[in-house]
Amino acid sequence: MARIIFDLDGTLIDSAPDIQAVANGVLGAEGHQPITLEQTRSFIGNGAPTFVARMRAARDIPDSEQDRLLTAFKIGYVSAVDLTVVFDGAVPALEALKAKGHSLGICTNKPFKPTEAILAHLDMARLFDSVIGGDTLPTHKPDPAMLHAAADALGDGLVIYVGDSEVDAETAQRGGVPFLFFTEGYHKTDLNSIPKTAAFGSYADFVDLIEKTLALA
Ligand SMILES: O=C(O)COP(=O)(O)O
Ligand SMILES: [Mg+2]
Repeated sequence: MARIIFDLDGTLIDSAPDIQAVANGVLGAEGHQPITLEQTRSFIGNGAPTFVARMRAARDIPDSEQDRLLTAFKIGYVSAVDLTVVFDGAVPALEALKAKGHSLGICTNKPFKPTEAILAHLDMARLFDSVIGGDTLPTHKPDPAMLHAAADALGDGLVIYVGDSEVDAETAQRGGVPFLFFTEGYHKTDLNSIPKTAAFGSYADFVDLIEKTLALA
């Protein structure tokens, strides 16, 4: 049986509208113009501190405001659940993999508290035996330490990482594990330039893709 570890934002859930709403709440309270959904998607992937730094850069807000705005952002983030949806077919695929005996984990740069909140809101916490957030360890992706921590908590078996971004591809590569790339998330560069074991654009055939990946490993 395998240990299948998932990124969260842009891989299992489309959370950009909630993250955009939190960001625009923070910006609006300071008298700044909002950011677009497209900007939001492009700022996600390296964790909340980097998201806030990118948000500030887009609105010419100085570095000296980073800590204060990050705190405001994190306060809003914990309850930002209403606009987030799960990608079609993801939950049935996860349930099928669990029923086959695979163990499932989360390795996300999203801070742990909002990760816990969104998994509970979507009734997905029951699917995962290990959840590592962007602030669980002293380092975060692309440092593969997070991936290893998520894997260690799942016991034995081949590790597969599933993600949607360049950061996830680098994490898997540095961690030495196969990488399945979900093409419908928040990647920034050309698909072909992202190192991967295989790519998929829908969860309809995801269980098959896992079986094929395991057969070849
Ligand atoms: O919070 C982020 O920047 C991204 O989160 P992810 O690692 O789940 O894509
Ligand atoms: Mg992601």
